[in-house]
Amino acid sequence: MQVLRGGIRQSKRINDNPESSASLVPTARNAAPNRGRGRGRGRGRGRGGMNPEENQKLVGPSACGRGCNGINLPVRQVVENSAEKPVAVKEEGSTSSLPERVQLGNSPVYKLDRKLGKGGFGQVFVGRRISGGTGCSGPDAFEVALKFEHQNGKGCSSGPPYEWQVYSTLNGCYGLPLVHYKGQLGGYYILVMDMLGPSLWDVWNSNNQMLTEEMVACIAVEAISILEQLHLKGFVHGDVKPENFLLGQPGTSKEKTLYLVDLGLASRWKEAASARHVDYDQKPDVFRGTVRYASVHAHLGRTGSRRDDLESLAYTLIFLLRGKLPWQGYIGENKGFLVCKKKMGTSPAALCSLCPPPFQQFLEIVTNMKFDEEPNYSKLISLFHNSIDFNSSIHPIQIDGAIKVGQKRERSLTELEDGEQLKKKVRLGSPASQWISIYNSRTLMKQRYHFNVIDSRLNQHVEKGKEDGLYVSCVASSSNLWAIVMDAGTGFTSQVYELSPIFLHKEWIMEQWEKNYYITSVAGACNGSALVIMSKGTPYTQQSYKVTDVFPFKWINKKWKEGFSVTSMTAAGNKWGIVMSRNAGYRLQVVELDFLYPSEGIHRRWEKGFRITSAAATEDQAAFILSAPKRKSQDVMQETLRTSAFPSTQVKDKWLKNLYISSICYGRTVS
Ligand SMILES: Nc1ncnc2c1ncn2[C@@H]1O[C@H](COP(=O)(O)OP(=O)(O)OP(=O)(O)O)[C@@H](O)[C@H]1O
Repeated sequence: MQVLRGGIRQSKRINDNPESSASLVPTARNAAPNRGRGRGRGRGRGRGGMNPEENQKLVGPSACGRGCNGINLPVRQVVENSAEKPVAVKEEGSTSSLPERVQLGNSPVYKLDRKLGKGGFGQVFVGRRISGGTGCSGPDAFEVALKFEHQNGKGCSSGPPYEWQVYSTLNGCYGLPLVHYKGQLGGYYILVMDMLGPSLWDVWNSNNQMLTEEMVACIAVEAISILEQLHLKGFVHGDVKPENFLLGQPGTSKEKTLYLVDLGLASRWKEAASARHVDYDQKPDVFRGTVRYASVHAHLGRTGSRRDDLESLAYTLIFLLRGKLPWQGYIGENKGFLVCKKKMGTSPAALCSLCPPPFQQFLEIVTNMKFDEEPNYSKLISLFHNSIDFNSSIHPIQIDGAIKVGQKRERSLTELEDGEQLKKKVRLGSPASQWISIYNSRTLMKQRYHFNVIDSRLNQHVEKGKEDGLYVSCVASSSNLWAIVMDAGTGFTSQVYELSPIFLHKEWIMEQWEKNYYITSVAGACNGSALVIMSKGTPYTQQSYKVTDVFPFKWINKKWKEGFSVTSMTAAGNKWGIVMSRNAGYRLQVVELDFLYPSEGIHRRWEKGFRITSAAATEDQAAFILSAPKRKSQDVMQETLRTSAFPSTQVKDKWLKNLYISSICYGRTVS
C-alpha cells in the first residue's frame, strides 16, 4: 500500500493519544533485582540471568564485548524481609566485639543488655543506664535503645551511617523516636535513642497473624499522619513495612503509640535549598526497599516520592488485616520481577476483596498518584472514619496525630471531590496488546507502510520501495506478520535485510558489519524469528547488540558510559534485542520501562526535551528509549498512538499534519 504525503503545516503540540481510553491492570517483567542487603532469605543475592548474547562491531581491531560491569549501586538496597525472625548471620558487627559499656560525649553510661532487633545494617540493643543521669525519660531513661553499625559495615564505607544525617534533620519529627546521642566507640557507630516496644509485625504475629479492622484502621490513620509529618520535612521514608512501625514500651503510657523507625532508606522528595520537588528519573536496575511492600514505581527504579510511602503503607495495612499478600512465595533470581508483575496484575478490587471498603479506596487513590502529587492526607484519613470511633478516647492504637489532621478534614474533602473528577486513573484497566506508534514532525516527505505482511511478500515490498527511492525506516511484528515503514528521509545510501529464524542472527550481522552496513531497525516475531535491516549512510562508527531475557538496563548503562546510544530495539516473546551505536548524535538517553504504557514518564521526559527514539514491547512490558539530540536544532514535535489494529487510517491523518511514523512496535499496553 502506498500513500503519498502532501501539505506542509508546522504545529507545535505534544500529544499522547491512546485510541482507547486507557486505564490499567498490568502484569510485569524485570522489575526489582533481588539483591543487596536484607534479613533472612533474601540476603545478598545477585540479579543474574541476562547474558545470552552480545555482539559488537569495533572499528579498528575487532573484538567482542561481553559482560555488564560498572553500575553504581544505590546507597542501600534491601530485599524482601520475610516476616520471620531475622536469621542469625554472623557478619561484621557481631555481638562478640560490641562494647560492654557505652558512653558518648556527656551521655550517661549505659550497659549493654538484651538484643532488641537486627536489620541488614544495624543491631539494636537495650542500653541500661548505670551512671549519670537522674531523670527517667529521654536520655536519662533507665533503658534506651542503642543502634550499632560497624565502621567497616556496608553502610559506613564513607563515614557515619547515612541514617545519622537524616536523623540530624528529622530529630523531633512527630512519630519518630528521639535520638539523644550519637558517636563512635570500639569500632562502631552508635545511636542512643528512645527505647520502643514490639513492631507491628510482632503484634500481628502474636495475634494469630491477623489484626482487627479497628486496629488496622487506627494504624492506618496514625501512620498516614506520621508520614504526613515526615513528608512535610521534605523526606520520604522509602521502606514502609510492618517491621518498621514500632509501638511504645509495654507497660508505659506510650504502649499504644505508633512510631516509625529505620531512616536508612529515607530520601528527599523536596530539595533542601530550593524547596523544589526532586526531578523524576527511572533507573530500572535500581531497587530500594523491601520487595513485599515496595511500590510498583520503586520496583521499576523510579525516583522515590510521597506516593511510594503511601503505596507501601497500603500493602502493609492489607497484610496486617488479611495476613497475606498475593505476591508472597516467589523465589529465585526473578523474584523482584515476578512480585512486581503480580502487584501490577492484581486489581485493587481483587487485592481488597476481603477487606472493608476503605482499604480498597485507599489503595486506589495512592496507586493512581502522580510522581509529584501532594497527597491529601486528611482525605486519606477520613476514608477510615467509619471504622474508628473518633469521639472515643480509647483506641487500640493512639490516633493523636490523625485527630489533629482530622480537624482540617471537612475543607479538604470538598476540594478533593472536585479535583478527583479530572484525575486520570493511571493504574486501572485490563492488560492488552496494542500497536504503539510514534510520530515525529518533519518537512514534507514520502512515507509508505505495509502491514500484515507474510514472510514471502517482504522482498516484493522492499524492492518496490527501493525502486521508488525509499528505504526501510522501521519494522515491527504482530502475530508473526510484519509491518514495514519505508521513507525517503532516512539518509541511507544502501540497505540489506535478512529474515532469519534465529533472533538477531549473529553470523549474518557480522558479515554485513564487515561490509560497513549497520543495523538500523529490527523486529522480532513471537515465533522467535527476526527481521534485521542494515544500512549504509548512517553516522554510526561502531555498533553492538545484545539479546537478553530481561530488559538489559545494566548493559545499556554500561554502554552509555562507553559512548554508545540505543539506536534500535525489539522483542520476540520475552526476549529483548537491543542495538547500540557510537556516534548516533544523542547527547543523553533515558529509559522508560513499565508493565503498561508509561504515559506519565514519557510526558515528563518530553517536557525535558527528550523524544522517543526506540520502542519495543513484550507481552509483559513496554520499553521506550528517549533521547536528547546533540545539536539543539529545531524542536521535534512528537505524538504517540495506541491502537488495537495497525493504525492505517490514523497514519494518514498524521501525515496531513506533517507527522511521520518514526518508531512502531506491538505489545504490552492496557485497554
Ligand atoms: N528504638 C528502638 N527501640 C526498640 N527496638 C528497636 C528500636 N529501633 C530498632 N529496633 C529494633 O531493631 C530492629 C532493627 O532496627 P532498624 O530497622 O533500625 O535496623 P536496620 O539495620 O537499619 O534495618 P533494615 O535492614 O530494615 O534497614 C527493628 O526492626 C526493631 O525490631
